[in-house]
Amino acid sequence: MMVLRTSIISDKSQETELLEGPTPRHSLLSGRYKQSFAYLSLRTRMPGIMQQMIMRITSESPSLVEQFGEDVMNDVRHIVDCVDRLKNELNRDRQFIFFHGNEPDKAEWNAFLTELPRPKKSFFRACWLHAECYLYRRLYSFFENSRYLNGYDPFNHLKMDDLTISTNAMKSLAKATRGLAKSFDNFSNLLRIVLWSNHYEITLGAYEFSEEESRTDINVLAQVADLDRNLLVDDSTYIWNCLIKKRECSSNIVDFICDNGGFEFFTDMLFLEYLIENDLASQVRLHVKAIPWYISDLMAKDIEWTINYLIQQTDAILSSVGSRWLHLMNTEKIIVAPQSYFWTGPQPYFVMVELDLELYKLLTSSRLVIFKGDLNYRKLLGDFIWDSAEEFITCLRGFRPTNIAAIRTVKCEVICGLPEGMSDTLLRSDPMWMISSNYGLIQYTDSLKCACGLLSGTTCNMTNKDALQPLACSSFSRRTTLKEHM
Ligand SMILES: O=P(O)(O)OC[C@H]1O[C@](O)(CO)[C@@H](O)[C@@H]1O
Repeated sequence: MMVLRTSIISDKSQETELLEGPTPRHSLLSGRYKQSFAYLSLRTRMPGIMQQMIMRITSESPSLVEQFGEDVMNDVRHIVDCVDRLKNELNRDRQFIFFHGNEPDKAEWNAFLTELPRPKKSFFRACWLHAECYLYRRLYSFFENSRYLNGYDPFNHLKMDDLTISTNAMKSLAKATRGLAKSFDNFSNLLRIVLWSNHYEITLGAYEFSEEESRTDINVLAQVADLDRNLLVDDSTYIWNCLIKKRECSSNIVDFICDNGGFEFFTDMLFLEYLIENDLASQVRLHVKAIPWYISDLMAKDIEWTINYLIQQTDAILSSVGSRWLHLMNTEKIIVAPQSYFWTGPQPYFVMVELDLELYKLLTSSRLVIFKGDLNYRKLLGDFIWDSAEEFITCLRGFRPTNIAAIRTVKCEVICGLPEGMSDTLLRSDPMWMISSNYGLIQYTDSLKCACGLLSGTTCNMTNKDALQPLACSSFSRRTTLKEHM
């Protein structure tokens, strides 16, 4: 594809060349392509988010003063100033700067920034994943380094609102899913609810309500059934088979790499509870973010808040759901995994083994790791534009701690595993299909290490009556040469 050169963004000293046209195939997403979603997001969406943050903290000042005293206003003023300056840095496409404060992951971030080549070290020229993660990391560092507000989550109210306005949706979902029997159909229905809840993620504007509907009276089940038409890859059968097989020699733990709090987490928990109740997992480990992240991402405190909120509901079903989840947490059937800053780093997952061996080893000890949401998917695929028909396993670039599932609605141009030609057909019928979050993927790949103890490359003849079809414990050894590295 021919890419036209165009002139500069505002700041002369940076000499940032932006390119007309969309992101070319086989390259990293980046704001340097002016017709990309990355560009649009960095140009308009991120500044908007930062402005909202300024407005929020300003409007909360009176209650902060009540809580901490007048002195907190020094923090507020300083943070507002820092966010404003960061907006300017973004607008002028400045180079990333090092972290110098109390950030616990300062060394890792600074090491990463040191290694970034200069031409890929500014907001619009960097890989989008790097630029976006860096922005969110900088934003929280302002709070972390303040005197009074170092535990303040600037997105807290959004996560709470997302749950509180979803009462009707939660009630109808809870009613429809309590005590479901162990069957593939039930499993698959719940999995699709988990998938499409990633579409409803309201705080990021992922789902636009039509004039006739509102969040409070949405018929979630009908909508989910409707959205199923847009499920582009459905590997649910493989995931079911992975969980259903009883193997003496391997663990039945499921690691769940969480995405958003609010309503989305509610649906995730319904599914995870189902796994435990039906002996499809002996334990679930929830991996959450250590710091406020991408607005609505789940943190450990949000889990506690969600469960307490549900318990306190007057509605009997919601309250019993909350109590049940509390019990599952107290009995360690569902636990919060040890905190890792790797999840709020800028790196793709194929470097996890080098950068966070402990975390990688933890994942190898489970039966299945489920990655939820668009950002996790981008990190799995390295924020790289693969051929849309490329195999999922290839795109993981060797990241295979155990069996892996990815469940995500499509919010950016990173994708793989589609049937040949599907992407072009979709583009013709719906030019915005890759950023609409109207389309979904449930993808799965076996680990190299065959969990039933056979050597990889051999065929495992499953005899379990519950398995839907025999699984080949094959070793996928295909390698791709990358034109561009992170
Ligand atoms: O909550 P999710 O599904 O990870 O979505 C957030 C992602 O979607 C995006 O909006 C991409 O379109 C990014 O900002 C981010 O990667």
